[in-house]
Amino acid sequence: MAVRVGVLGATGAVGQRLIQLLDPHPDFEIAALTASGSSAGKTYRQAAKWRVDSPIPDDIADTTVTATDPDEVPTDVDLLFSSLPSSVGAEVEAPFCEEGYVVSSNSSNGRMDDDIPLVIPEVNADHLDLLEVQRDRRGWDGAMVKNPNCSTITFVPTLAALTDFGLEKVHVSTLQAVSGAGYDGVSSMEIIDNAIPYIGSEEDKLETESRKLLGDFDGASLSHNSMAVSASCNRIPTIDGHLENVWVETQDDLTPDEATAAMREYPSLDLRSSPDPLIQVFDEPDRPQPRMDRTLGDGMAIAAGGLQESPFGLQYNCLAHNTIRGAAGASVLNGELLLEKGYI
Ligand SMILES: NC(=O)C1=CN([C@@H]2O[C@H](COP(=O)(O)OP(=O)(O)OC[C@H]3O[C@@H](n4cnc5c(N)ncnc54)[C@H](OP(=O)(O)O)[C@@H]3O)[C@@H](O)[C@H]2O)C=CC1
Ligand SMILES: N[C@@H](CC(=O)OP(=O)(O)O)C(=O)O
Repeated sequence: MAVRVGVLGATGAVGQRLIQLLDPHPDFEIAALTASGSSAGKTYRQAAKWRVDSPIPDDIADTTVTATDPDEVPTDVDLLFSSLPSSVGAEVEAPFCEEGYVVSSNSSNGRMDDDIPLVIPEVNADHLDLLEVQRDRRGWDGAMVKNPNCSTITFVPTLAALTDFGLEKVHVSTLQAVSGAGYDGVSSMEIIDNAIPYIGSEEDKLETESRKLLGDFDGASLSHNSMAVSASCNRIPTIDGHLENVWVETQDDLTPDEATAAMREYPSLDLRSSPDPLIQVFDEPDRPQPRMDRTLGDGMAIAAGGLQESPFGLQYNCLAHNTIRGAAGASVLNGELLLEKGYI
């Protein structure tokens, strides 16, 4: 029987992607949609400015949106996908967990808390068991798992494939699509014919979240990876798909051929939304490209290419769909992992 789920922030850009992914999902059945007070009481069709590339599912269009409040969500809903602005998430996600809901959240609040698992299932599924520590410490019947920032998700799987060589220093420079800032995030006058070398708080997220994701969980606490990470983040006028240039210095010698093999052989998981292969490495020197490669693996694959030696270690490019693998798809995948591991 399908698990009854809700979407918090269902009318937003990521909320719409969540609905697009969850509506046909055989393991989940959408049973609650929440948004702000100004949307509460309206049908979803009235409340949401639908902008994703498939029609609003009929049953969803006629569903009444409620306020984002535990009292408004049916108690037989077991799992909530949250795509709220982080300031709102910081206020309302914990009360849902106190009331017994399990929350798979895409919002950045709490990602670095030491009892909140930050998970990319193919990279660190074992960190999910931090939920036992979380429940002991917070006294929650529910639980909270987070997925990382979209740019973090793009390069961390490629690093995970290289950990056996001893990661020491990582430099990453991003070219991020405008959808990452939300529909009204960057004006057309700002971004057309332009590139903006600043995205608020983004560099810090890549530098800290990557070390948490590649850290070790010993069953009681999590230690962060000791590699040094330096990030530079840029907004460019693509719609979807974050492209990143990466330089990696390792303890052991690492040739481009060895790195290519390690990425190609890096295992995926047997979860419904996990692509196989997880990392697709191109031989063509001009790939990956956002427009051509962002939908690989239904938007869930990581594309890599341009592997070469450099004075700063191994150099390569990688790419992922920022609102699917980097946001909504990442939360859904964490939901599938929660289900597989028996947390719901
Ligand atoms: N856009 C992207 O590609 C990515 C976004 N994210 C993160 O995901 C989250 C959502 O982003 P995005 O979908 O772009 O944001 P949007 O602004 O498009 O959507 C925000 C959603 O939250 C609801 N909301 C806003 N204020 C409140 C409130 N006070 N109480 C309850 N609900 C509220 C909105 O409802 P209403 O319609 O009623 O206002 C809407 O449903 C953010 O944390 C963002 O940083 C992460 C990765 C990528
Ligand atoms: N800041 C990201 C999107 C985002 O909202 O990230 P986060 O989930 O860390 O808030 C971008 O602009 O592409």
